[in-house]
Amino acid sequence: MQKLINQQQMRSADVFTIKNLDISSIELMETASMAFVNEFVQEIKAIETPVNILCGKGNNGADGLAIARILQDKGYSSVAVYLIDFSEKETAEYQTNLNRLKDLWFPLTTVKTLEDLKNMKDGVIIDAVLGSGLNKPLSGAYAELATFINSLNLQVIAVDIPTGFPAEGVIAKTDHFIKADLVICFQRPKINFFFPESAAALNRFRVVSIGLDEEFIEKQASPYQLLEQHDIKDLIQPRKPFTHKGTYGHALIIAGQKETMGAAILAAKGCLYGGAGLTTLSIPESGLTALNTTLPEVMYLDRKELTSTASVLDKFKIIAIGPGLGTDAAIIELLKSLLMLKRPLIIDADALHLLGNDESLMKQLTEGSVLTPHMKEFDHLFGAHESWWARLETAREKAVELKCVIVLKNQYTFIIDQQGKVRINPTGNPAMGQGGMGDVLTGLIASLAAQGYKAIEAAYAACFIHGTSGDLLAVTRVSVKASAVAEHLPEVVKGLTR
Ligand SMILES: NC(=O)C1=CN([C@@H]2O[C@H](COP(=O)(O)OP(=O)(O)OC[C@H]3O[C@@H](n4cnc5c(N)ncnc54)[C@H](O)[C@@H]3O)[C@@H](O)[C@H]2O)[C@@H](O)CC1
Repeated sequence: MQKLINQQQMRSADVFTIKNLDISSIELMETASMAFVNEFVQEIKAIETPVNILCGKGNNGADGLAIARILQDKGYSSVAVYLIDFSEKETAEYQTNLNRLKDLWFPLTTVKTLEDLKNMKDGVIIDAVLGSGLNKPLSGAYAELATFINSLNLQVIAVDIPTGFPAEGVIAKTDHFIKADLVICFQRPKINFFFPESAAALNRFRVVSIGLDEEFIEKQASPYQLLEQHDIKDLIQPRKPFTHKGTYGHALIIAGQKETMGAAILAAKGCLYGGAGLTTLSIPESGLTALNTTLPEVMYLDRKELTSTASVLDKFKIIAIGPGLGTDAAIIELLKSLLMLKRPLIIDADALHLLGNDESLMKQLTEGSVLTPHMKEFDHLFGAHESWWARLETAREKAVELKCVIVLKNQYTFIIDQQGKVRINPTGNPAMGQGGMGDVLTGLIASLAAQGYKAIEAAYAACFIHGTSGDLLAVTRVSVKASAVAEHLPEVVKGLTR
């Protein structure tokens, strides 16, 4: 896992690295600019492409100046630099890099008004106007610059972060940004890149190392961690000789009504293909034929049995409830009786809705339960939120208060543990935007929990594996259906097992 840190901590890492490696700030900047260029040349391969570099007067602009020089060294034949002269203050690094440029022949344009940008009509724009030093939303000349650049419809590649975009904290709907197609970001992604509001400021980002001290970064106090493939590889245990279905646990999934039997079957499919030793599905009897024909390996449990005697449920290592379940009176009673068992549950979809309707039910959740809401379900549970930043803050508070794991679903799903720590899942893609995907995820979390993984491990590993399955399928498809994601899970898990 990679610790994600805020910009203040990033500056401390900068200072620490400079001191520790006994280098100067300008040398560190040269490394960063070189790292940017190494990535840029992968993206813009034709060296005759006009490259327009917009430089502010801080260190982001200083990077831009170094990048101009390095690109020219690499043979880019049409590099133009625009010095955005909207403020007095400039950094020492900016001055040094500007002097270095002045020793070379370079088209340098000082921009006092937008009129000074009239020659910038084609090619690619490198945005080095303002970086992580942003301390307020863009206004005045800067906001006008952003509107103008966006109106050109040229490809924009931003240095570290798009101008005007806050690295952390609330992203307001009224904020102005220079919209980037790609951000080449230094050392760590910004926390705000993982929120849907970032789509207004960037299409994609890549992270390049600039040699900051990793040990220092990992020691910083931060609740955010980005999952990496090796975390899942370290976690998932290979199957051992002489193990059998009993070794891999028995999961019960309570789901489905007449019209939504598919959701139940998809959840069971996620559980089965996720490798649980035994999967039992409790659905209305009308779905039995569908179950037997689609998933003959899955067993059936009559709904009446669920509330007959508590001991019926003893054999199940984990119980998941919710996909396609409905919310009528009988279901409310069923949920109440399960909550009374005082055992951890995996709660999704309609079952979440019921918790949102009745706070007293929420209070009965047992420690170690897993809630898997998408945005709407989350807001129904905990109140409306104006921003994803605020939503994630609430999720952290509620996970601590309820002693539950919260899986807040999103393109980058946030998995929050009982201490309020956030793991961010980088896998998954928009091709997975189809009904049933969440049902498969719930089944997979249940499957891993049945196999003995702790609630938090089951939750984050399931998110990573589920997203990876979708990513692999999306290589050749514009959309990926939920049952295909489920069917591909065993291959993904095999690939992740050491
Ligand atoms: N570890 C690091 O921190 C490193 C940073 N580097 C670069 O340095 C950048 C940060 O540089 P700086 O801290 O100098 O900051 P910036 O270059 O982002 O901006 C600095 C100036 O902009 C002003 N400003 C902030 N918000 C404004 C607004 N809304 N309207 C008008 N002016 C505004 C500030 O008062 C300051 O004078 C990074 O994004 C990156 O490009 C890299 O060179 C290497 C390492």
